[in-house]
Formats: sequence, C-alpha cells, structure tokens
Amino acid sequence: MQKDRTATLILDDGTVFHGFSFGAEKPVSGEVVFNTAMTGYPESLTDPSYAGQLMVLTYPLVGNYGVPPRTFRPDGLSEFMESERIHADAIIVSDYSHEYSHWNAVCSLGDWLKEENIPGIYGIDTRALTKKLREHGVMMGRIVMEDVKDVAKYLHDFGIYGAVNYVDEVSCKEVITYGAGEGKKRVILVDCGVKHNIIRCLLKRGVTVVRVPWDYDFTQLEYDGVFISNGPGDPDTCDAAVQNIRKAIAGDKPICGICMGNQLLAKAGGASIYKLKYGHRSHNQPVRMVGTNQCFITSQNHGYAVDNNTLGEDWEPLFINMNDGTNEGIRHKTKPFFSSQFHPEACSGPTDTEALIFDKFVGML
Ligand SMILES: NC(=O)CC[C@H](N)C(=O)O
Repeated sequence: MQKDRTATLILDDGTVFHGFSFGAEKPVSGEVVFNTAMTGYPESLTDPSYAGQLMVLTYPLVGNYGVPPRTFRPDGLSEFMESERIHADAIIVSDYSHEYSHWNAVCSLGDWLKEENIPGIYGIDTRALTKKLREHGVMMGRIVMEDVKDVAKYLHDFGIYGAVNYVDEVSCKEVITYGAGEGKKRVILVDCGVKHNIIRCLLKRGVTVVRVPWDYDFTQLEYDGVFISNGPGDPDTCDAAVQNIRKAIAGDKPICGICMGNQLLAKAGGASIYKLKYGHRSHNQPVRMVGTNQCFITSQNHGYAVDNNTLGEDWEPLFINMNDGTNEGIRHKTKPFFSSQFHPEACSGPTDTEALIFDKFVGML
C-alpha cells in the first residue's frame, strides 16, 4: 500500500474530517455537496454544473473501474465524458481503490485528477459528512493538504457560492454548429454549461444544433426551436439569458430546457427560484408527471428549485418530485414550451426519460 499525503476537509462551521490525498496536492474551497449515485464519477466530474463545488460521493468504494479515454468525436464532442475537462473543484470519498479494472479504462481516477490539477481526498467518513449536510444544509468547505490541529486559522474566506456567475466561466465563447445539413431543423442550444450528452441526444434525432454562449441574443437568428441547457451556480446570476428567453416565449417556436434550463424558462415566465436545503444529486429521484400516475426514476444534480406557487397563470408544473413535492418541470398551458429539472440525457443513466423529453421536443419542431 502506497503512503498518501495527509489531507483535511474543513467545513465553514469548524467541523474537521481527516483523510488522505489521491489527486492534485493543492488547497481548494467550494460548496460541499453530496451525490448518492453508485456509478458515474467520470461523467459527474466533467459535468459543468459541478463548477464551484466539492463533490462528496456517498457510495463507499470509488475508483475501482478507472477512467475511460478522453477522446473526442470528429464533431468535437467527448466520446465518454460530459465536457472537455473536470469541472468539480474536488472529489471527496470514503475508500479510494488505488487499483482499477474495466474494459474501457485507460488510467486511474487519481492519475486523472493529478493531470487535471483537481484535489481528491479519501478516508473521509462520508456517512457522517452527509448526515451533517442533510441536517444543516449544504455549506462551504475547504480542503488543505495537511493534518489540521488548529482549525481556527482556516475559518476565513470560504467564498460565497451563490455570488459567482459560474455559467459565464463554463459556457462556450463563440457559436458552434453541429450536424449542419440541407433541410434539417435548426435548434438553438443556449449553453449555460451544457453536458455533451444533451448535444449527442439532439444530434441522434437528426437536427442541426447551433450552440450559442449563455448571454447571446439568439432571437436574431433563424431557428426552429430553442433548447436551454443545464449549468452551474445560482440561476439568479443569469439575467441576460432570461431576457433572451423572455423574447423567445413571446413567439411560438418550441422551447425545451433541462435543469438550469427549467429554472431559466420558469424565470422568463415570471416565476421565482429558491435554494433547496441540500439539493438533489443522485440517480434515483422519483418524479410524477402531473395529471397522471406515471412515475419515472431520474438522474439529478441541482441545488435550486422553481417555486411552484410563483408560476404565472400561463404555466403549470409538469413533474413533481415524489420525495419532497418540489418542482421537477414546467409547461406552458397553450404554447409548445416545456422543461425538466431532472436529466433525461443522464449518463450513466437511468435513461428512462430520454425519449419522453427529446422525442417530444424534436417532434414539435
Ligand atoms: N445541473 C444543473 O443545471 C443545475 C442547475 C443549478 N445550478 C442548480 O444547482 O440548481
């Protein structure tokens, strides 16, 4: 067994968790959030929605299937990841497997983290940490590469997660077109930090995707529909996107959104957003389609939610979370606008709602 460097996680209330480093040896701070999924660390780490967050995995054994190749398709989309790089600011686990085995693995999780300069720590009692976050709510934390004895000197400058416009950091900087072709329907993709599988799911359905920066005024372009992506941070920092979406909802072209896309569409329709105590981050969130008894198991990663009570009279909830009754999607009562708070494109699954959302949107174009 190799000897790893001591590392410590400090929460902003002074709670300390001692562990060891298996990634980049640098200090970092961010919002500490937990995810209860059993698989999918390559996809979660590269999901831009995790920017600014230290990701705690509750599944106790992590790293045993390694990391797939970071290869790209000819159109520039990642083959096995959700973006070009790791976006979470750190990963926190209980037991790290230094050995790995998988048909598609090319390196260990630790080597990948080191290569991308992202800290990872193990040996943390993630069960106690998660209980703490569930009771208190998410909080800011920092990881330092030492054995902390005097915690008081670290309890400063944790930063404020909700004050940063992370979307601006992760969105594309110029317009990128995928799958262009004669006679194809053109979908504007508002990139708030898009997961590549959203683009793959649209391209698979034969449309042209025009990916635009989050604050780009797409309403001047020719298009058949608009898709609003997922993204990191507080949706209240994305006013420029809301203004453009508001112009689009004055028209009749189909609009769909996922996660941050649900929140921004709701805001454009006049609704408010609030912060959940500890968010939904897992592969098994049950949602019910309003007006039916149809339920779906969904993958989720969000810390904010649409306030159902503030939806304007033209809008109604489309999905409701069966654990806590919070909003999981909205629809316009008369126009072809709808969105989901969950991830129908989820990689590594479940894929139960992919057709429900993508086929419906593309069918409307
Ligand atoms: N995955 C997402 O799009 C997350 C949206 C938003 N950042 C939230 O945490 O609620």
